[in-house]
Amino acid sequence: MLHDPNRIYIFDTTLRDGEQVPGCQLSTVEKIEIGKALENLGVDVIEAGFPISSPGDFQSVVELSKAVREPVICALTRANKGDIDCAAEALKFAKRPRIHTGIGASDNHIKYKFNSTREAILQRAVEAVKYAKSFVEDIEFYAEDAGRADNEFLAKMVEAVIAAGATVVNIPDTNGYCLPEQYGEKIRFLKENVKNIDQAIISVHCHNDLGLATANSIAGIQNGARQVECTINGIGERAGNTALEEIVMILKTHHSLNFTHKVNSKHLYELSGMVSRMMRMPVQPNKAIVGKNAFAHSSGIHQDGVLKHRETYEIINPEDVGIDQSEIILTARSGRHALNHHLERLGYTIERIDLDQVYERFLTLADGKKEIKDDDILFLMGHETENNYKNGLAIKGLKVVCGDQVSPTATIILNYKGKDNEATATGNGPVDATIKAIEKIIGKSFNIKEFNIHAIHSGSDDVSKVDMRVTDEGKSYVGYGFSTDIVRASANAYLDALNKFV
Ligand SMILES: CC(=O)SCCNC(=O)CCNC(=O)[C@H](O)C(C)(C)COP(=O)(O)OP(=O)(O)OC[C@H]1O[C@@H](n2cnc3c(N)ncnc32)[C@H](O)[C@@H]1OP(=O)(O)O
Ligand SMILES: CC(C)C(=O)C(=O)O
Repeated sequence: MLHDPNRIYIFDTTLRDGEQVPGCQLSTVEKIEIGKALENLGVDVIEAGFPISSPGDFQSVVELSKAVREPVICALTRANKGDIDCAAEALKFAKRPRIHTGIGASDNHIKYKFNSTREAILQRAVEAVKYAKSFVEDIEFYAEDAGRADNEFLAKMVEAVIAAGATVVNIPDTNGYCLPEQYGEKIRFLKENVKNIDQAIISVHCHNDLGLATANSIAGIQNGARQVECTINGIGERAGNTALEEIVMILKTHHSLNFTHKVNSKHLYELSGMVSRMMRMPVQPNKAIVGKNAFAHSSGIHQDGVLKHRETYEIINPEDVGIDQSEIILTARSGRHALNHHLERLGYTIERIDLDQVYERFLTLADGKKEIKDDDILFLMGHETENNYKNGLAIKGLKVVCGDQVSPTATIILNYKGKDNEATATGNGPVDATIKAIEKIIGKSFNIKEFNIHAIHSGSDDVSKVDMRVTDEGKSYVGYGFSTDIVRASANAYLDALNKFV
C-alpha cells in the first residue's frame, strides 16, 4: 500500500467480526456475494474469516480469495504456528493476501488469559509476525485490548512487531472501553514514541460497548491512524463494531477533515439491506445513515422546514447513500404543510380543498393510527366528494348485524333521487346483506364481476380499500371504497360504481 498522507484505508470485517454475531453465520456462497458487493463498494481490505476456526470458514476464505480479486483478502489468526499455517493455506489463491495475527496486550489479558508475562507475550508476538512473514509480505498485527493496555508497553510491542515485518499495526479497543480523547491520545502516543512507526500503517478497530466505536475511530484517524476496521450496519461481537457507513459519511460530510478513501457511498444503503437480509439481522430504524428512519421526517415543524429547504433538517443528501429521497411521514404530529404536500403529490387541486376541514379529519384518523398512508388520504378525501355523485346516491346511515347466531342483516338509509330511503335486507354475509338493501331502494340489481378487499397495511385499525367491477346492460364500471369498516368500504365501492351509470 502507498502511504498517501491523507488516504484512509477501509478494512471491512463484516465477514469476520460481523459474522461473530449469534445467528449471523453465513454460507460460503453468501460470503462471496457480500464480498463481491464490498469489492464493488470500493473497500480496500476484506477480512474474510478465521480459517483455523472451522472447515467451513477455511473454505470460505479459499473461495473468497478466488472470487474477489481487487481488495486485499485478509485472514485472522492467533499468535501461533498452527493458526498461521492454516491462514497461509487458505489464502494461497488470493491475489493480495494478508495475514492478521496478534495477541493480547493489556495486563488483564496477559495475566488472566495467558497466565504469562509482558516479556513472554512480546516474544510470542514477534515470533508470530516473523513466522507469518515467511508466507506473505503483508502482515497486520493486532495488539488485542490495546484500549486498556499500558501505553509504554504497547509502544514497545508495536515497535518490535514492525521491526519483525508487520506492515499494519492494529490498535483495537477490543472492549469498547476508551473515550474518544483517550483513544486519540493513545494513537498519538504511538505516533510520537514508536521509532519505526512510519514503516507501518496504524489501524483502528473499535467496539461499541459504550456507543463510542465510531467516535473513537474518528479520534484515531485524527491522531495519525490511516486504516479503519469496520462492518456494514456496525454489526460485530457484543455491541458491534464501528459502522462502515458512518465512517464514510462522516468523512464526506466533514470534508474539511481532508481525508480521502475510495468507497462509493451510493452503494451503502443497498449493501446494508443485503447484509441485513442474509444475516437475518434487522437494522434498527434509527440507525445512522441506513436505518429506515434516517431520512424520514414525521413531525410537523421538521416537515415544514424540510419542504421549504431540505438542508434545514438534513445534513446528508439521501441520494449520496443510494436512497432516492427523504420521506415525509404523516402522523398525528404532522401539520398542514406536510398534509398539503401529500395532497398535491396525489393530484388534488389544493385551491378546491378546504384544508382546515381535511386537516381536522386527518387528525381524528391519525390519533387512532400510527401512520397515515396514501390510501388513508384517499379515504379522507372520499368524504370531500361523497356528495358529488352524479346519480346522487349517498349513504346516510348503515347498521349491520352479523355473527354465527344470526342471519346477516343490513339496514341502510340511502339518499336516492334527492330523498332519504330506508331498507333492510338479509344476505349470506354482512356485505351481501348491505348490497341487497341498496338494491331494494333503487329497485334494480347489478352484476358484481370483481370484488377485491385489500388489507392496506397491517393492524386491525387499518383503513381497508375495496374495488369492484359492476356490469349492467353491456356497461361496466369500477367503483372504489375506503373505510376502517370493511362493510362500509364495500358499500361505498358499490355506490361509487353505480353512480357512474348515467
Ligand atoms: C478479539 C477477537 O475478536 S479475536 C476473534 C474471535 N473469534 C473467535 O474466537 C472465533 C474463532 N474461534 C474459534 O473457532 C476457536 O476459539 C479456536 C479454533 C480459535 C480455538 O479453539 P480452542 O482451541 O478450542 O480454544 P478456546 O477457544 O477454547 O480457547 C482459546 C485459546 O486460545 C488462546 N488464545 C486466545 N487468543 C490468542 C492469541 N491471540 N494468540 C495465541 N493464543 C490465543 C487462549 O489463551 C486459549 O488457549 P488455552 O487453551 O491455552 O487456554
Ligand atoms: C482480532 C481483533 C482485531 C479484534 O477483533 C478485537 O480486538 O476486537
